[in-house]
Amino acid sequence: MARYELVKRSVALITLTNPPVNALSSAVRHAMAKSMEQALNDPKVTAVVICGENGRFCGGADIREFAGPLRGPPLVPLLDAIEAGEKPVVAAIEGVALGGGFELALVCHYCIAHFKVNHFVLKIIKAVGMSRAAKPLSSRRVSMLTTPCPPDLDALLEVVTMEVKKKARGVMAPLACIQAVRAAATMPYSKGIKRESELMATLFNSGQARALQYCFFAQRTAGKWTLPSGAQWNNSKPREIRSAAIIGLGTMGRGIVVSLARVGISVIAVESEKKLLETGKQMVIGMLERDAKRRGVSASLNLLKFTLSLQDLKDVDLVIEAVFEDMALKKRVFQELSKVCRPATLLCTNTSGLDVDALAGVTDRPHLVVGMHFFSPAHVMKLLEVVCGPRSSSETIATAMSLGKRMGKVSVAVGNCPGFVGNRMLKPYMDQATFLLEEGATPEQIDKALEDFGFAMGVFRMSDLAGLDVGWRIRKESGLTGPDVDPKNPPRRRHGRRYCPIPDMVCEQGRFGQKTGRGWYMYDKPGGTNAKPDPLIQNLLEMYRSRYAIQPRNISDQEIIERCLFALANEGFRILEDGIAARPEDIDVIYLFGYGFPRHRGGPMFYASMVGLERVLERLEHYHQAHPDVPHLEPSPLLKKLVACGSPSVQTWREHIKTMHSHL
Ligand SMILES: CCCCCCCC(=O)CC(=O)SCCNC(=O)CCNC(=O)[C@H](O)C(C)(C)COP(=O)(O)OP(=O)(O)OC[C@H]1O[C@@H](n2cnc3c(N)ncnc32)[C@H](O)[C@@H]1OP(=O)(O)O
Ligand SMILES: NC(=O)C1=CN([C@@H]2O[C@H](COP(=O)(O)OP(=O)(O)OC[C@H]3O[C@@H](n4cnc5c(N)ncnc54)[C@H](O)[C@@H]3O)[C@@H](O)[C@H]2O)C=CC1
Repeated sequence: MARYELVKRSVALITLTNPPVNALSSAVRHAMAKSMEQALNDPKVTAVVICGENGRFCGGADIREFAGPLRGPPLVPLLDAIEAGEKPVVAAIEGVALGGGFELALVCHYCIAHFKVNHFVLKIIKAVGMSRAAKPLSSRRVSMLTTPCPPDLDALLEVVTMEVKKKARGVMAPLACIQAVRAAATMPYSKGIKRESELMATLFNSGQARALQYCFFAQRTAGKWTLPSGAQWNNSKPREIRSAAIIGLGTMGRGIVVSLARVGISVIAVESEKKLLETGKQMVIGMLERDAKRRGVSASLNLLKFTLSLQDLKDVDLVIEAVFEDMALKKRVFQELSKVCRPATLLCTNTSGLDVDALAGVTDRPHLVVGMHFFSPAHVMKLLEVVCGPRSSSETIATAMSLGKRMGKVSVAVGNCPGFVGNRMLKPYMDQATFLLEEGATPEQIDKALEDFGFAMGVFRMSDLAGLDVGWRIRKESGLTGPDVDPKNPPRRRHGRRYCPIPDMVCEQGRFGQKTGRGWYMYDKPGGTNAKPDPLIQNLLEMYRSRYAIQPRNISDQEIIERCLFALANEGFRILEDGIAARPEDIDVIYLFGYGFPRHRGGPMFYASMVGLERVLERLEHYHQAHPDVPHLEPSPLLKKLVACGSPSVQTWREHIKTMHSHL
């Protein structure tokens, strides 16, 4: 917990020993307090060095302990004792010093950063001794330092506050940080610290803190995938990937090439036509060069090869297909790859929702086929859904997960069903938004409610960014709109359930979103990003409502949030029931990293648990009664089961799902 050694009979060396990050657990604080007391009371000790082990100074408070009551000695009195002590204390910092670990370093009289400790203790002490001779210890105490207070402090903090409110909408912690800075600049040390403690206590007891702590562990849990076969992250060995190929250099393919090349994997990129290949090549090179410049490294252009021929792929370790979302085309590509690539090559698809197993079925190696579903822009977005087909081997899954990690992605293993996890849940969410339009809301009202909730973008602004034509094409192919629609369908119903044709009407006018300068909003020019409400959309909605004799009503923000987000979570419960996601944490991680769900709300499943499952159930029942032709609003059996079991905490839902069927 904390090792105490006397070096050269005069220096106390205190090493924090709490793997993996030397967090300040109650046991560590206890051992630290004892060690400091011993060092300060031992007349032989002339100086103290505090360090961490295994290349890390300290990762701060032990977050695992936050769930329970505070045990062990509090941190602040320990820090005060170090700071006020009569012997010089040196923080020898290797690796991270975060949160409470950073505070620990601050109260030490000297800090040495980026320093390998062991044999250097005496050198440190010598250096400290010299400066001690020049400067008495009192000048090294952080409480004695004065904080410079700029004359325009109020104006400065006002600007920062505005920026923070815009960027971190609804998040409490950054605003509390600004208040703590103000206190530090305007109050004496003791009062400033007191103010900081008050702010800390408010934050610590907030739902936002619980959500953020949950997100931290959920993200780390996602890497620990497990299959019903018993295969899991720690017993399945990934293959090493040295070379890869990408088929299709469109929006997604380009980003995937960049993600691979920048971690040192050689990539062959394939296009179908010379002109497209050349355009794709120039785009990739530009992206890689900009990325390398930003990171201060040289662009790994020598790893790239561009070709029109699949024959060039015979030796690669792994292929990722990113051609159009067209099953027949993808099957042709997979059949061809099966012939061309060596038998051990992994074949992956970036499909956003098609049946991965159907693709595996046309190859000579279904066990080596897996979905690698990136998010746009693929070189920026952190999420990767690894879609496990029923025949994907554990080695294949382990390889895709490990490759994702190597590319800096947060990878989540999910099962194979239309839309997988993320896009499957998006449908009921977006359906609710368009139903609300029919009933009287506007795109800007719905977006504002969602953005006030904390989403980076409301559903309509996000759709304009992604492009409205993609969904339109899928709806046409599924016979939901266009000439293939059965004329016997009533206008606002498909397959016996409610259907909103407004998105199709918007697309029929050539309004595909930002890229055409018009969508749910209007933009200054094609490609513009500044969304303005468009009177034409307002007219369209009014005409639509009068055509179908819909009396528009005032819709509250609360209804918007409940209908959109409870429908989203309800589909999450069905996904858990179906075994498409192994645990609620995985769903939340997908929504946090792939869909801009606000982190301080924890993700859709955690949010539902915070609202209270009984309340979610009651509201879904209410809305389903009002809209019986919307099956997504019917509460899922798992939600009902959890409520019947007394609404257990989200971390224990897995126990209640165990009996259900798993596709993972
Ligand atoms: C009313 C008053 C109440 C008392 C309040 C006290 C207030 C304070 O004292 C203020 C605080 O310190 S709050 C905590 C501040 N510290 C942090 O937020 C650091 C969080 N950790 C990191 O950033 C990275 O893990 C880090 C950069 C450290 C390492 O990143 P890596 O990518 O190398 O490794 P990870 O995979 O992230 O982590 C490895 C394993 O370590 C676990 N872990 C990390 N930080 C932890 C921490 N602070 N506490 C407990 N466990 C922690 C992490 O979960 C992972 O575990 P496994 O998945 O089991 O391997
Ligand atoms: N755009 C998005 O936001 C996302 C798309 N996806 C999926 O990624 C895949 C690709 O989507 P996008 O990049 O958006 O499409 P895109 O239309 O921008 O690019 C597809 C590219 O594939 C090329 N291509 C078509 N047939 C080919 C062949 N036989 N050989 C070589 N190249 C061929 C096309 O010329 C085109 O450049 C689709 O399955 C899509 O569902 C997945 C996640 C997000």
